[in-house]
Amino acid sequence: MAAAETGSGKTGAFAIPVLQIVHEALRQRMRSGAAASISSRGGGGAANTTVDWVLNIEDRDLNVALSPDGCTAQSRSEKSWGGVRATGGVFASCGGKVYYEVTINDEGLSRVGWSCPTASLELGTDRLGFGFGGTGKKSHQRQYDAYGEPFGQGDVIGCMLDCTAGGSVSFCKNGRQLGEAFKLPPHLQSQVLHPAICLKNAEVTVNFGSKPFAFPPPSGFVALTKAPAAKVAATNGSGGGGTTGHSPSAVAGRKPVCIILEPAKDLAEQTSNCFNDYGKHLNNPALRTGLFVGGIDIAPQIRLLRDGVDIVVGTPGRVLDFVESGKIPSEEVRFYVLDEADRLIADNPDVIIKIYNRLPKAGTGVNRLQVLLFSATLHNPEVKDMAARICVNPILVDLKGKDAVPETVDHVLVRVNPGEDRSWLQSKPEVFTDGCHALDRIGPNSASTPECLSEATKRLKQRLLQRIINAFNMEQCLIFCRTNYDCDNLEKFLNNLGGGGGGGGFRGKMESGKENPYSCVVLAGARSMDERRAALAAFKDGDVRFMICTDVAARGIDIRELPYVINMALPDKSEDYIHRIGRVGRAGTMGLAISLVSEVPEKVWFCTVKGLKPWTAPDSSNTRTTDKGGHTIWYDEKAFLASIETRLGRPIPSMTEDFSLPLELKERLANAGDKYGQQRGGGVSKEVTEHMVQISQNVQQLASLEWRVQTSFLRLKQRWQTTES
Ligand SMILES: Nc1ncnc2c1ncn2[C@@H]1O[C@H](COP(=O)(O)OP(=O)(O)OP(=O)(O)O)[C@@H](O)[C@H]1O
Repeated sequence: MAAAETGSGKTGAFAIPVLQIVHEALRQRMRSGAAASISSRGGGGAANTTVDWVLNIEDRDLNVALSPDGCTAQSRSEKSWGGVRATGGVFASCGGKVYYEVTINDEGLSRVGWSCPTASLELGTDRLGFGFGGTGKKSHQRQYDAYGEPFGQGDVIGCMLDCTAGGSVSFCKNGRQLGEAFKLPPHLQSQVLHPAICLKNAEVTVNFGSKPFAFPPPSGFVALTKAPAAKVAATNGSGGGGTTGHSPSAVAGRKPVCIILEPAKDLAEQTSNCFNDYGKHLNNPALRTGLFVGGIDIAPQIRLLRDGVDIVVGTPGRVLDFVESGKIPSEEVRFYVLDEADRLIADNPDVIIKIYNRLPKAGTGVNRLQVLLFSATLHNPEVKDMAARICVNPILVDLKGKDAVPETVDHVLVRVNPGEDRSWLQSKPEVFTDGCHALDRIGPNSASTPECLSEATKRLKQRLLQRIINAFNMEQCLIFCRTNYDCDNLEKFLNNLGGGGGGGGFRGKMESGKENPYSCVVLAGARSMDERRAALAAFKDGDVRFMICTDVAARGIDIRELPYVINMALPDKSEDYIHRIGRVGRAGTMGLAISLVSEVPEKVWFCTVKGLKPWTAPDSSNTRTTDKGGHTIWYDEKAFLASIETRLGRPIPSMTEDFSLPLELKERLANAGDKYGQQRGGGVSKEVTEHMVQISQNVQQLASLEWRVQTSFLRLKQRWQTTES
């Protein structure tokens, strides 16, 4: 789990190691041909092995504790199941019959049986495992059927795997056979099956045969410890025979090794481009990164997967669809990266878990599934809870502390007071608002009503925006609005200022955008993916001056040397402010974040029905508040400002009426010779200088270690290459 401020380079922090490890794994696979598959780390490991038969500390849920001898497992979680598998397994095709015993030590819920190393640890919930539970039910693929009889404290359950004649799983209770529970389906007949246990507030002790059994195994069955070495496989995570049933002999037909989730399509595309950019320096084999997001044609994505993809970058919905339908094979995935993890977790907790459940959990050390979470705002209880569910012993690398924002971003306010600034009464240039006050009296005579002040604020904000753009002579700026419709209205406003058409917007002629002082594009969820892509590209290339966007662009979007960001309205969550303003001040450049903050409450569009638009809302419900069956709310920016300032730990200064910067910012900028949109000069604050002195020795030590690691890696690589040639 890595928390670091916006623009500090988190993408590279996960992309480069992921690329390196995936590349090394593929090369290793090429070199060793059939002998070593990267899948083997999840696949149960080497055949013909002596197994030290115990429960595998590396292959368990975090809520399962193991005794030092690896024979007793305990979970005290009452809410969720916790699973663990044994260090060894048996080839389902081996032709033998094996047995182990489980003693139930207390009253909790337990499920015992067999599963593949890539199965969910929640035994019996997928197609790769078979369970028998204390309630007298057998389970496979989440189907629970009556079997045998219930069991509980003091009972001894014998678990049998018969690998003759197609294979079957059966159980005994206190020495009494309960009959066949499952036949092995064809897809498991080439797999390795491990003893597996799943507990809810329960404790059990296993005996794989290292001690005398409480009840003798049924005729023909032998203890796992007595199974011939040729029939068993150990989970050692360090290579050996693959067990996933596909050919490991070549790089062809390769399956994803890494899945990266992003909260927005645009960000997914940007990250996938980064992987392609960095990855092009790796060859033999070249790495393949695939983008899997909704809203675009599915056919090329499926073709890409058929050809083989190493790294999947996508949005949660599309990735889950593909994983569940088997189009994205998940059995070789070694990295699961949640970028902007707090947003993903807030929006899609179930999807994250569902994908995670499909990933292999076995293997040890670097061969084990690594789950990585990144964000500038990672410190919240939901993230912590999710980490507890999907990470084993998570480590938090927190570079700057909870509420860090880049030193390179200056923050200023423009107070919007329609009582004082009456320019909202002018009819030109024309402004466009969301229609929430279509039925209210608006004009100089009603200027003291909350409704009139609210509408006046909306009109005034657009006029102020024009003045700010002119005052700063802005060449590029990202403008955040609350809703898709606010974006549409602002686009119309800027297009009209720019004389309409003629490069005024995406729908106009983009090429002439630079000459038009108000040229703009829109990046918002309601726009098509093609339009979003074109808008972002035009803005990144500097072909248009303004990109109007919703919070869909608040996270991760990286625009080189962007000088300004403007908030037309403050976001209602302070972490969204941190991400929005983080679009400037990136990678050491200076940036200015300007927020228009209303002095009075604004009644704003608040859609409670998917797809409804203000102008299609029935019975004028776009003018009524949600408590009256409408689709508007009163929005109190002053309250949001207070929470943002608390988060920043300081008040945000206001600009003067003529839009000059507050003195403190002016002086800082002038002293350091800085300019917004350019690399910061000598303007490092006293605190930062002190901090740098404090940590410099450690940094030097780290740098020297890093140098040694990298050079030893290169030397190693040289040796490999020499050996190969
Ligand atoms: N070591 C580096 N030296 C110079 N530039 C870098 C370095 N690492 C990253 N960058 C650049 O810094 C910019 C910000 O990087 P990145 O987009 O990864 O930030 P981030 O931490 O993910 O930000 P956010 O929280 O907004 O998503 C990018 O343009 C990237 O190319």
